[in-house]
Amino acid sequence: MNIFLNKIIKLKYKNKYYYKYNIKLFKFLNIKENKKKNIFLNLLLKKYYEENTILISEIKRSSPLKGIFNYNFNPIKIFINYKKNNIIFFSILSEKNFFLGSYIYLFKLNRIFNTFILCKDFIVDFIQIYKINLLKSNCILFIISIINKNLLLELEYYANILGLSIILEVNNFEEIKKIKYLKTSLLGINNRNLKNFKIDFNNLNIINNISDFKLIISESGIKNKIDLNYIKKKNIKIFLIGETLMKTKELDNKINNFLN
Ligand SMILES: O=P(O)(O)OC[C@@H](O)[C@@H](O)c1c[nH]c2ccccc12
Repeated sequence: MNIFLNKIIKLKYKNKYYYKYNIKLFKFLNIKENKKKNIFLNLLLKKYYEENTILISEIKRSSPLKGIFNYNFNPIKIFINYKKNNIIFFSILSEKNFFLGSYIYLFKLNRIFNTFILCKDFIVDFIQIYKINLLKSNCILFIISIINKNLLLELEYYANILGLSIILEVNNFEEIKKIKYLKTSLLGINNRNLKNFKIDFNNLNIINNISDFKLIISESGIKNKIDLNYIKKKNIKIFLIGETLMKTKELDNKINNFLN
């Protein structure tokens, strides 16, 4: 395992005070079932049948491998620019130690707009889900490689009660086996191997091993239309793109080019 993943997992699990007390905490916080269930997934499903290409555009300040993408980072501005280009689905990298993200962006954005945001953190604890829900994000992501089977079932259960949509992120066949018992139908295939950071679009071939219905998102490393078309040949229409959109000087053209 590479140093980055090792470090981040250690840190996350170290901060995982509450897990043992989840059930008590749950009662204590008096959490009610959320009536507006799964709005991120529901809209994504609707768009899936209407559109040829769907972008989930990421707001990402930095990455452990590439460093800072944007020194004048202004998440609200980026968000507005995405929105101007008819983007409906957003992802915000909130992890603070390695990606220099923050939950504050979420808070700010959700206060101003009522929108569809995936809050991307390295989730290993219910308390993170609870917090994301309070900040009114409507989607979370579970990185399957860092969560064990039992914990996954538990976290899925809590997220469902809160009405949050979930993306299960996998990178290889072993991880596909691990999600067999989960009911979540959104599956993100990360083209980037988080252990060695290599991008491989042929990773998507692991979807041939999935028997039940899953809505598939191709994540990471997508730079241009050639990449997008290559992935589309595998019958995929939903793309999660960060770095390329963060770095471009011509956002309108770039998005237009991806969508048309
Ligand atoms: O910036 P990119 O290569 O377009 O990738 C976006 C997104 O897929 C990536 O940020 C991501 C996907 N899954 C993750 C898990 C943790 C951290 C980051 C990620």
